[in-house]
Amino acid sequence: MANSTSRLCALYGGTFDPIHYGHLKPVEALAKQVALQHVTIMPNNVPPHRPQPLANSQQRKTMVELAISGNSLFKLDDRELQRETPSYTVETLEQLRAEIGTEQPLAFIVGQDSLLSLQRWHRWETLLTLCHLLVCQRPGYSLSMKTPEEQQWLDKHQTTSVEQLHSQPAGKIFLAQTPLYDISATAIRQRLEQHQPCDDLLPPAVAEFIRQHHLYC
Ligand SMILES: Nc1ncnc2c1ncn2[C@@H]1O[C@H](COP(=O)(O)OP(=O)(O)OP(=O)(O)O)[C@@H](O)[C@H]1O
Ligand SMILES: O=C(O)c1ccc[n+]([C@@H]2O[C@H](COP(=O)([O-])O)[C@@H](O)[C@H]2O)c1
Repeated sequence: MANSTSRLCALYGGTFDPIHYGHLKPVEALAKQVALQHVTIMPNNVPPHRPQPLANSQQRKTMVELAISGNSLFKLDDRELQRETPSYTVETLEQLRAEIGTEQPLAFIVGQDSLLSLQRWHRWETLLTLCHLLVCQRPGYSLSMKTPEEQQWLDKHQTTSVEQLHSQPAGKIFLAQTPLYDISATAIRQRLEQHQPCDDLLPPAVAEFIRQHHLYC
């Protein structure tokens, strides 16, 4: 296991429209498995592969702040919210690398659904030169890639060694054993539109913010 001097930095990008327990709980378990001291949540401004979020950037940022308040595992990075262009992860990671150098171990956290579509991301081949991928399980999504070529790519990069994640700067994919949370922001937005309660799906302060600002209804 990595020890307390570990240097692995972990970023967790998303649209977070709104942030929910399906984002937070698996990542808390992942952090224990991989010995992450912090996870930096990074809301995007212009999600590359989906319609523009319903809540604006400031509202989504505030919901993240409310969700992680008092939880020392999580931090927030709003760099993507400063850009008006699509929030391509490869560009964000290149910007970060220019700041932290090439040697610092760096990971990007995704859910299993994101891993399955990763090869459609902008300049996806470059991603693993910049970071590791830490993957949380998500109910309803296959643990195998869609094509033999994609599976080969996964097999080539997959590691089960936490030590490797902490000692190498980038290049590995770690499939974590995380608890399954059958929650999506889409389902939450739909429930709120139908005036159904969602209080069991997201932190109370976020639920209260959504109520106060009449979001998603
Ligand atoms: N329930 C979940 N379990 C594991 N990972 C999740 C879960 N929900 C979201 N993620 C991951 O969190 C990251 C950000 O996801 P995102 O903000 O798009 O949430 P979402 O619930 O999938 O949203 P939407 O329903 O609007 O598409 C992605 O990498 C996604 O795979
Ligand atoms: O770079 C890309 O092409 C790309 C395509 C899809 C998603 N992403 C990033 O992946 C993260 C999760 O995205 P999403 O749409 O599931 O919220 C978020 O940080 C996005 O900016 C990045």
